Amino acid sequence: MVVKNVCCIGAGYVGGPTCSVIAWKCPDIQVHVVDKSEMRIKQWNSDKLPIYEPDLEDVVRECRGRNLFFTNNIEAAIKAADLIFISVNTPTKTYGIGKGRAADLKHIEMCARTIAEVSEGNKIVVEKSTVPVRAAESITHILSANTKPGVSFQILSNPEFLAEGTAIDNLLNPDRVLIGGEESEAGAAAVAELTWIYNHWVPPERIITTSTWSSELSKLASNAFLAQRVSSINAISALCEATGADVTQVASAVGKDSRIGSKFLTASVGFGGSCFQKDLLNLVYIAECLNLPEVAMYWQQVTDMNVYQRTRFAKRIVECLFNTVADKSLAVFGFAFKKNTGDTRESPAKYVCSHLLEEGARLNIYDPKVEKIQIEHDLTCPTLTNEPERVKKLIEIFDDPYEAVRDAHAIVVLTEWDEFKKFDYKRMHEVMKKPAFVFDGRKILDHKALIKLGFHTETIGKRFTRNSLLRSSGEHFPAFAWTP
Ligand SMILES: NC(=O)C1=CN([C@@H]2O[C@H](COP(=O)(O)OP(=O)(O)OC[C@H]3O[C@@H](n4cnc5c(N)ncnc54)[C@H](O)[C@@H]3O)[C@@H](O)[C@H]2O)C=CC1
Ligand SMILES: O=C(O)[C@H]1O[C@H](OP(=O)(O)OP(=O)(O)OC[C@H]2O[C@@H](n3ccc(=O)[nH]c3=O)[C@H](O)[C@@H]2O)[C@H](O)[C@@H](O)[C@@H]1O
Repeated sequence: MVVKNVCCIGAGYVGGPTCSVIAWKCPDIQVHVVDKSEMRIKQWNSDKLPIYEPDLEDVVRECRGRNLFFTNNIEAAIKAADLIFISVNTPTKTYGIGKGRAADLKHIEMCARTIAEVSEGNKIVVEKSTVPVRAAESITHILSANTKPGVSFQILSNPEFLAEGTAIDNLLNPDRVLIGGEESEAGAAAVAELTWIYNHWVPPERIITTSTWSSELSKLASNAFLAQRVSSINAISALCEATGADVTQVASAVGKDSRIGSKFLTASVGFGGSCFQKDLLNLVYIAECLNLPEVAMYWQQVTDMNVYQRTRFAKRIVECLFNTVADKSLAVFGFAFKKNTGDTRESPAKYVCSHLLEEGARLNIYDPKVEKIQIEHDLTCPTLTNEPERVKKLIEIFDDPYEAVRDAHAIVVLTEWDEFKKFDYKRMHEVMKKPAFVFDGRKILDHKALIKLGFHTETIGKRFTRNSLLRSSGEHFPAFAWTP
């Protein structure tokens, strides 16, 4: 079989960009991206795509209607496809056994059932969603129990490693493409088909094949390792603040060791995004189920440290603002979980804002890409507050950062958008209440310049002598007489 028709179930952050790139690089393949959400498909077919991702628009514009189609006609697309990617969401379960930790596979199961029901010929089914180890086995069971006579399926694992904000670049130049398949002749043939698709643009040495279970676990392990690096440097940032060391200098010195490497060592207000926490919790749950409590506890600590970091930052804001933010206006710069995306899933900004709102602060929020309605929805959502009406009165969303800072006591930077570095902070200082504070949760601003302008400046993993006078903790750290 040579793949001519690809269907992707799930037109989200993964399915949309991934299949757009496949369509772009493989003009000989027809690609149908399907979703149960009519709204999402409508947006993919419009000028305003449902997700913001640099360069995505150009790729979609070039391929849409040529060999790239977005449709709600799920059954027809499955029927016509030789190869089907499952790219649906696999969130943390919010009910039943494993609530709050296990991955919810109900969407995956629904896809498997639909595929079995409508397929009239042999197909390759590819798990692109991030799933627990041995999920492919469950998919195989569902498919084989519901398959029409004469139809057969091969299941592959092909996890996605793209990061939001750099998705197109990651897809075009991946560090690796991982394909896991059944160790049999039919399995190898299916792996070869998927490899052929990637061969259109990915060098062969970057395409790795493994067993299905290794592939599934490698995805969870990769995200766990990445998150662990962020939590490790964030743990060090707390030590830096208490001792007077500078986390940027420490990270740079540590990262120079080629065995450690310099990437993913930027201390921050905490990691966010839809996947790190979800995948860590999933790993913890799997380890617990396999009676490996020490392994579970080890990875649990990575997410606990993340919660500690964002809470610590929020508490520090209150502490510096003379222990009260009630009725004070604070300008919040950034709400997305990282720059170059409009995604707010698990954004640390949500949690820091929620803490400040709990303390009675008024928040003037500015983010260049997140929609107003999304910010309001996130901050009033029942998992964050049981007082949505009170919260609504305390938040205001701004299109203009200079208006957001008017009469504010502080600027709180929660996303590392490049444009924040270029703002005219002198102009901002003039219209703010005094003393004016900056809390840089992303370490992106020119702190020396801010201090010169008169801002009391606080950041992650570093303290400035002048401002530290305002703070009680760690003030007289006895370097040579430390007792635990
Ligand atoms: N967001 C990211 O950057 C990355 C996500 N992943 C993984 O990829 C998977 C998808 O993630 P996202 O794209 O972010 O999710 P998403 O929530 O943006 O998109 C999932 C889409 O699947 C659709 N869907 C769910 N069930 C369906 C069904 N039965 N039939 C048709 N459509 C259905 C939903 O309507 C939604 O539009 C997850 O497992 C995630 O862990 C992996 C790498 C990167
Ligand atoms: O499975 C997934 O969903 C994806 O998760 C992450 O991608 P993503 O969450 O989009 O973004 P990252 O760049 O990894 O950043 C995650 C969070 O960590 C934070 N971070 C990252 C790096 C760093 O040094 N410090 C730091 O605080 C970011 O600000 C962000 O909040 C991984 O990088 C991808 O490889 C993976 O495919």
